[in-house]
Amino acid sequence: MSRAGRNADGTDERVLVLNPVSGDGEHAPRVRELAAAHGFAVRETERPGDGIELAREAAEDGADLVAACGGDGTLNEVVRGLWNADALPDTAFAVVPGGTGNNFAGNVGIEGVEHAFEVIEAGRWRTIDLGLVAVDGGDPIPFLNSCVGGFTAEASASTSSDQKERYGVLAYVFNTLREVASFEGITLDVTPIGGGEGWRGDAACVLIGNGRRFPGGGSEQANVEDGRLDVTIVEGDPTVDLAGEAAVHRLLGRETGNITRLQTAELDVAVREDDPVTFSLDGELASARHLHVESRARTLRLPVGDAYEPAPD
Ligand SMILES: Nc1ncnc2c1ncn2[C@@H]1O[C@H](COP(=O)(O)OP(=O)(O)OP(=O)(O)O)[C@@H](O)[C@H]1O
Repeated sequence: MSRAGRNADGTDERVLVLNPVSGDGEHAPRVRELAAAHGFAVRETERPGDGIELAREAAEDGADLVAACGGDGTLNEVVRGLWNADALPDTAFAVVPGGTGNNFAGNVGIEGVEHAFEVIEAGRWRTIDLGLVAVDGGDPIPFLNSCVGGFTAEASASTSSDQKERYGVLAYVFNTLREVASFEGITLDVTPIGGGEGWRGDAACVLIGNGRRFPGGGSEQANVEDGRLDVTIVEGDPTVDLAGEAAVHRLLGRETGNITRLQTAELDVAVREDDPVTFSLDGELASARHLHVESRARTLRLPVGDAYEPAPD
């Protein structure tokens, strides 16, 4: 990088896309300072969707490194922009945590704002898998952490930030299961592509993790360099009392018979219901009747902290 942080034609080599209102918003002044000190041009989002366009423009203008500062929603938008510009893996990505839960930042060993810039300058560089999901036959959309389906939008809206912080995406599951008196589940067909047994039945939810693994399987950080997704199907058994978090922990724990786990590079999820089901991609909601999900191996190049394990237990 030249000292001025610019390419020869005057465009920026390092761009940071900042969501100034994510989390409690208090990160923004410090991030602006650190970004300037580390040679980043800062582009601030003003509304949902801006992160996609700002990242796409930065990559198309020749940036080598596009960092995202915000929560998982902002990270997701920036990666979407890089994907839309067809810039991956050549344009590198970096994470500066500025959200409530910062799940993905934790998964790649980034502990805070200062640490994020230290890691950008002196961390290990890895190239990790990217999740892609095509909703109802549309274009593939990237996700970093997870694609989770089966709960209702109302449940998500009532999820507190404290719960999000403690449980990440599982908070949505807790809330849904706590609020429903009798849970009937959604009828799903889950079909791994390229081998392996499929699953059909009534599910409470299906959790598809790229960077994130769900409880019961060792570390919460998944192996994000193996080209495979971790799929957890939680059966919607109406005889099981799902009220309360302890019940959900039991349900997601290793001892239960209500869980099916599989690993696959690619799968189809079809909803056998009249109405579409709500899905969350890295925490942002969409509704769908059909999902095609895949892991695009070794697609996102980023600096990681010491706590990041390429192959966790
Ligand atoms: N300036 C803005 N004003 C309002 N919304 C914004 C703005 N910039 C981005 N957004 C939207 O805010 C959404 C949520 O942000 P994000 O997930 O990054 O933070 P968060 O919800 O506070 O954190 P976490 O996901 O860790 O709980 C993003 O999906 C994005 O579309």
